[in-house]
Amino acid sequence: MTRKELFKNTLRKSVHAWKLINELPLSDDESLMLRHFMDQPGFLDLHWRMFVPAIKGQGTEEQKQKWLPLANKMQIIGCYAQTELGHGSNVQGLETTATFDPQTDQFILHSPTQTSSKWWPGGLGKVSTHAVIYARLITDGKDHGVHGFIVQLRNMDDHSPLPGITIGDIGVKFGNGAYNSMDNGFLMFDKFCIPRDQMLMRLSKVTREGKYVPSDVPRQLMYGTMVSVRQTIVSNASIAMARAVCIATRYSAVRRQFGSQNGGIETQVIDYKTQQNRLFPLLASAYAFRFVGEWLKWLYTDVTQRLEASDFATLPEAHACTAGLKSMTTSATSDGIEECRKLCGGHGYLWCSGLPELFAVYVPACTYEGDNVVLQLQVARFLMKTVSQLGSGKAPAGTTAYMGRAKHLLQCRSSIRKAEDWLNPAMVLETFEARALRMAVSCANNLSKFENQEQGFSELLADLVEAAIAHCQLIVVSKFIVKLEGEIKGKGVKNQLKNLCYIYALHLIHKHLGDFLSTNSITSEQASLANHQLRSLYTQVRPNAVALVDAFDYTDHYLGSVLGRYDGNVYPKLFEEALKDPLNDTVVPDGYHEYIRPLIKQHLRSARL
Ligand SMILES: CCCCCCCC/C=C\CCCCC/C=C/C(=O)SCCNC(=O)CCNC(=O)[C@H](O)C(C)(C)COP(=O)(O)OP(=O)(O)OC[C@H]1O[C@@H](n2cnc3c(N)ncnc32)[C@H](O)[C@@H]1OP(=O)(O)O
Ligand SMILES: Cc1cc2nc3c(=O)[nH]c(=O)nc-3n(C[C@H](O)[C@H](O)[C@H](O)COP(=O)(O)OP(=O)(O)OC[C@H]3O[C@@H](n4cnc5c(N)ncnc54)[C@H](O)[C@@H]3O)c2cc1C
Repeated sequence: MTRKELFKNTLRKSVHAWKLINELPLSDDESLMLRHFMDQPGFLDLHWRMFVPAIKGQGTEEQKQKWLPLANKMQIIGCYAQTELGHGSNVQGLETTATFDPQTDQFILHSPTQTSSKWWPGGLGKVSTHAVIYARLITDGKDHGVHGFIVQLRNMDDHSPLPGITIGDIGVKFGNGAYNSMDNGFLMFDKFCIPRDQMLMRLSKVTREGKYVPSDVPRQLMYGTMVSVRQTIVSNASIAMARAVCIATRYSAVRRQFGSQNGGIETQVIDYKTQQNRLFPLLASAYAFRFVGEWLKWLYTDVTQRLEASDFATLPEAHACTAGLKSMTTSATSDGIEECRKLCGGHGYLWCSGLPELFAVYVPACTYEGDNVVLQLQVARFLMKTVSQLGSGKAPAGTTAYMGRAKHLLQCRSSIRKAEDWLNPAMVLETFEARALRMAVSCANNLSKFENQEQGFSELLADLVEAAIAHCQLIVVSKFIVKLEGEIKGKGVKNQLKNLCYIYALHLIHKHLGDFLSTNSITSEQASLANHQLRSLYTQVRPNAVALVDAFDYTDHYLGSVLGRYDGNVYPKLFEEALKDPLNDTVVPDGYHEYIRPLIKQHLRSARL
């Protein structure tokens, strides 16, 4: 499809999905499933996952009563317009202004510079009638920082932009189809007025007289919509990883290369230890991210209930967990999808493998909802704060509870003696805790050598990110272990999940061996025992690998991959796909007479000379 056709077709699908949701009707969970089967980014994502939650989280009761019924029936379509051309990560650096005019009781929205243009919001370019806009609030000449506003963008009769608004699509993005179904947009305001009651005022307010009443709750609640979406992105990482792994595993069982004895059948590539060493940790990650996603959903629900009761104590941890896990799982999944493409050899590069499109549509997850490095630095700040409070009498809780055992974890030596010890959950956990704590403490010690803490933080950014990643990996490993301790139906299933859990943990040790050795969390002998155990686990997973990806229950239609077909009938179907290509409509291609023939003729002429 051309971009225009793709965009229009996504509109068609979205509206059809919305119709089904209402007519059947579908529950919220079923609607989310439908979104996955629709399988294309579109305006519904931003409307439901960001616009509506932003109003719910930041609007007053009156604002919710006014706007939510309209949004819930999709009589208005909204998006989330925060990022600008000049600033995305640095939210406090946004430049759009919302100046209160007491004469008219309105805010005047203005884009003072080119870099202040809104740039990137999905659904903004062509579809949305409304947006939650983030702008600097100015009253009586004073800048109160960034706040949210509900703004109508387009005329409800003919969809034209309202006077004072310039709006459009930012252009083609990475990949052929991928995210190009979405109208990520730009927007500029030229002294555009909105009534005062369209500032989202649950947190802070502006009175009729123009007095600014600051929030009596943490202003970070304004970032709540991002926390909510980051949480959903973690579960989504599992879905995307599982999809790529399903394709690569099934194809690795079909594909044969080398190893024929006396003219016999060749070896299935899945039997090569190198293939297993690249593939099975990704299979394990798909399961691991699913479990940590379930736990994160629980954490998010818990913090939401606490916030409703004005208990803000766990907000920093919820922010650190959602930011860190969003970052870690999306980076691993993007890399994992690309690894699966390579695991499928040359055919993985074909569009019909399903992997190029999956990569192109997935990879911006490393950037949207917060650049992954910027988010890990938030985790690092949280860790540095926690370490600095050790010994102050305030016991670390939740995911940093292990830091409360700092005295032990800083000096303990791993008691792994034989390869099977690596199947002991307590020993594995302690290894990850020791590594994470020692990396965080090492950063804190290095930071303390700087007179200026912020300067020290800047200097140590790379180490801080590594420490944050170590902490996030510990969370994933520990939640996998907790899952295994709970009820899992079927002994066989539990054993398989145990294998995957240890593969997940041990491959991380292998991958980040430098961290584990340099922090003395393990010795080089224990590292080689881990490798030995890993190989043995691969052997145990191998006979069940295809069943473990079949368990994801993805249909062939959803996978969209010739290589990942359930029936394994890959080669005939590759031919079928190839023959469908428009280039094969004719035997002699268009352009032959114009370019190829004259070239060959010229060659023949010069050969004769
Ligand atoms: C086939 C298709 C398949 C698709 C499947 C569909 C499912 C996909 C799921 C969802 C789809 C969604 C679509 C995505 C669309 C994308 C949308 C966007 O990208 S919206 C824009 C997102 N923007 C960002 O994320 C910006 C990143 N920056 C920030 O968040 C922050 O500014 C910051 C970098 C975190 C902080 O910067 P700064 O230090 O300047 O912060 P301050 O404002 O000064 O605050 C400092 C203190 O506040 C704490 N903090 C920061 N953020 C939060 C928070 N969210 N909650 C709680 N606390 C927070 C911070 O830790 C500081 O604390 P202290 O150190 O002072 O204690
Ligand atoms: C597909 C897609 C959809 C999007 N949808 C929306 C949307 O609906 N609404 C919306 O408002 N926005 C949206 N965005 C914007 C998105 O949220 C931002 O692009 C994202 O937050 C990253 O910000 P940035 O572009 O400013 O990156 P930058 O911050 O400019 O990042 C550039 C580089 O600088 C590094 N860097 C930046 N700051 C630091 C630092 N302090 N320390 C160390 N390194 C740093 C980063 O790691 C990165 O390598 C979307 C983006 C994409 C790609």
